[in-house]
Amino acid sequence: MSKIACHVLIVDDEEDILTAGRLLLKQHFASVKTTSDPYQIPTILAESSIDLVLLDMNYSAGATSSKEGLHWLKQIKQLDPNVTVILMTAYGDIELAVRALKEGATDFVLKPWRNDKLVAILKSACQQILDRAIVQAPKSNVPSTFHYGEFIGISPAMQRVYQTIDKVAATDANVLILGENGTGKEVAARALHQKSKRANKAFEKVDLGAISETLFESELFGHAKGAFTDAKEDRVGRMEAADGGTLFLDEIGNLSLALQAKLLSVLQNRQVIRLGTNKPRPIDIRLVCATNMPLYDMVKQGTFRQDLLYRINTVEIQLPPLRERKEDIKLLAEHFLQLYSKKYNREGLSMNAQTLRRLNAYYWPGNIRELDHAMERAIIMCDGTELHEEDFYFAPDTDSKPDQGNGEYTSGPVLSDGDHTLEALEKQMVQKVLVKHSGNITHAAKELGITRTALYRRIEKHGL
Ligand SMILES: Nc1ncnc2c1ncn2[C@@H]1O[C@H](COP(=O)(O)OP(=O)(O)OP(=O)(O)O)[C@@H](O)[C@H]1O
Repeated sequence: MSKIACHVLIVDDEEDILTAGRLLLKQHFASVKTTSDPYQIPTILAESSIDLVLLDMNYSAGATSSKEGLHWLKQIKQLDPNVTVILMTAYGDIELAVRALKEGATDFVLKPWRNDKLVAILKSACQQILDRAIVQAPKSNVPSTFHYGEFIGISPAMQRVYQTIDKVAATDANVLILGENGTGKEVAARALHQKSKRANKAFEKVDLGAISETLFESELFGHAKGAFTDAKEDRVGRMEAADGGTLFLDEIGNLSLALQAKLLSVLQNRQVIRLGTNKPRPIDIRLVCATNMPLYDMVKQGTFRQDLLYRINTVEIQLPPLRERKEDIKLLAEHFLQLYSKKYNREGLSMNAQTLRRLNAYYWPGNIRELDHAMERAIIMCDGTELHEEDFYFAPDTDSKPDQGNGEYTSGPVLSDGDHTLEALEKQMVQKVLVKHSGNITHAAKELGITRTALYRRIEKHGL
């Protein structure tokens, strides 16, 4: 029997259904893949050329609302509108199946299915795909990029982040975003705001790492004219400015204990008093905080207040480091390649497989921000039409270390063997911290425990 040139993916959390479906359909179609985990859908679509997805409507055991099926239908259509989706639904779900048809599904089959009926439905859908392919340009490969707001990434870890943002955006719950530098904490905070009912009100970002102790109160709570020497006029604080919208407190882990107490008191009372006044003003804000510091350890060490932590962490979002979601590196690199080749009039540039392998092997201590800068630099430095390894700057001693040949990478930056003079160690340490903070002098100086001027002196001394 000749097979139809159609590649099918079956998604269902029941292994029996997957096995039965695979055995039946592989007799009729070019290839049949299966997965019991719908979170794998984006990865499979990106890696294989799938034409048709046979998608179950219900996932968690006993669930019958079919909401998940609709969710994944939308995701598939967003990832690649050309992929045909056929839903599997239980008897009685017909109304929902009709809704799914409106949302872009091509057809549905009732479970338990009749083999001849299932094959007939899929064959008819595949024939439509093939007819379409003849009249249209050949079907492009599945899209190489997946956008969720400003985010790019298809890894299961990022899918979970998108799901959490979708779930909590509509609520007023306080959200704490954790993750290394450059992992996209601010992007996540903005996505939360944009998807919330506060989207048309202010999004106020305050970088707590950059505010001095003395300016904290006036910056956050505002002041009245004459409240202190430099207070030439009344000033609205950032909390009031965020009224009705979202207040994003970045680098909350950098706040001193004294300031933590002041912040906690305002959050508890939901009102601010401008410096130099005694009139409380109510504030209606949605609070989003972020940090790359280990807040839970800091609570144990007594450097972060537990009561403040519990006030800000109603929902937590952990952004994974780039090295733990290697499937996103290629997508992000291609995105930045497109962006910067346009910016520098170098359209047509490409990246060879070896360069991509090198990007995959690197530790990316500065995460996406570092990849962004690395791509921009490589595009500027590149002579020909292809980006090569030599066009990139990879900080020394920050490669991931292959683990006993299994291709996984385990350790982070290490100091090299060889020169162990204090001078050499200082140079390596300054270099390492600069890379970690993607060249941000303020942050690097803070981590090294020196002033910005002292850091500039060392950069010059070591020729960095
Ligand atoms: N998933 C992503 N897709 C595309 N761009 C991203 C993604 N995540 C982050 N970026 C980009 O990387 C850069 C760093 O992101 P962002 O400022 O949100 O990180 P961060 O975790 O807040 O960093 P820091 O801790 O240093 O403040 C930004 O230019 C942002 O647009």
